[in-house]
Amino acid sequence: MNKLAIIGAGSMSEALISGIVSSKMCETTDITVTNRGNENRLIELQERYGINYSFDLEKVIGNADVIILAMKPKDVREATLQWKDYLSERTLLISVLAGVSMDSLQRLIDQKVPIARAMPNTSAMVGKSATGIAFNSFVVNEQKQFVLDLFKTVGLVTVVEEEQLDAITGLSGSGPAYIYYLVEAMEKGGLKIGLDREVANELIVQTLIGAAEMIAVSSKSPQELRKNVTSPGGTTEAGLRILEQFDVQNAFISCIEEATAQSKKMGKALTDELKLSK
Ligand SMILES: NC(=O)C1=CN([C@@H]2O[C@H](COP(=O)(O)OP(=O)(O)OC[C@H]3O[C@@H](n4cnc5c(N)ncnc54)[C@H](OP(=O)(O)O)[C@@H]3O)[C@@H](O)[C@H]2O)C=CC1
Ligand SMILES: O=C(O)[C@@H]1CCC=N1
Repeated sequence: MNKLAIIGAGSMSEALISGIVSSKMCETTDITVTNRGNENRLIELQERYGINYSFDLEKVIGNADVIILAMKPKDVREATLQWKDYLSERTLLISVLAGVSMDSLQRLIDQKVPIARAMPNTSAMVGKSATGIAFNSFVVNEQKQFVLDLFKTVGLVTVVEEEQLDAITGLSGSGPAYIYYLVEAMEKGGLKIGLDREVANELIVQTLIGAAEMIAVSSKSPQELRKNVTSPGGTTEAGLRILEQFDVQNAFISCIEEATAQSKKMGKALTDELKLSK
């Protein structure tokens, strides 16, 4: 049985804990979570999921077969410094940190260990993450399968080359935020045309779920599906004309490019910092 340590107890950490616990792929007694010092949050996770928490890093790291890194990228240097000496070379590291390369992680911990770098999204909380995963060359098949099984507990998984993870971060890692932004706009539009917030929200959510389901099951492209909604001289055509005027499609394309560039930038900043400190 794999003993699992989770370093970081924020929203992504909780989404993964929730998936792992409800799938029963690990015993709750084999899961230990820790953070920088917010004990109330750890107690909350312990009560909610029945897992352990500890601040004894020597024990947490030393006993673990698998360690999930789930702190913010800016905190990874300080975090790894605290426990890298307790790490054994057989321990599998799983990182969900945006922009942090496996090479940087290896430099931070000063050891060649098996690493899986994953980019899930917060829909993991409801078992609907879209997760991209890359492995370094030290990961053996059994460990790969464990990682795939783990992320499958929170949604869809695709294995990619590490180079693609910045793009996956910009597209689907950050993606839920783009959709929430769109929904915020639709809600504001709904209010402006005289609907109650509650009514508008309910209709928008169902419209979103329905459209997503159509894209998933239909053999038609999103463009064809859009054309099916758009009657000549009708309401959709009138509305879409405004989106075209504001160049909304290109705004989304630039948004995804910018988020991807930011992931690369964050990665490069850490790589440069590590090179300088050698
Ligand atoms: N949120 C998202 O949509 C996604 C996030 N990610 C990645 O997941 C990671 C976590 O994000 P998120 O859950 O949103 O972050 P949160 O800010 O919600 O949580 C960060 C956690 O890290 C802990 N932490 C900070 N420093 C240390 C340390 N030195 N040792 C141990 N724990 C520490 C914090 O503890 P404390 O509270 O005690 O300070 C906190 O529990 C990030 O790297 C992000 O790139 C990936 C995909 C999507
Ligand atoms: O905004 C971020 O940096 C993280 C990574 C992907 C989603 N949230």
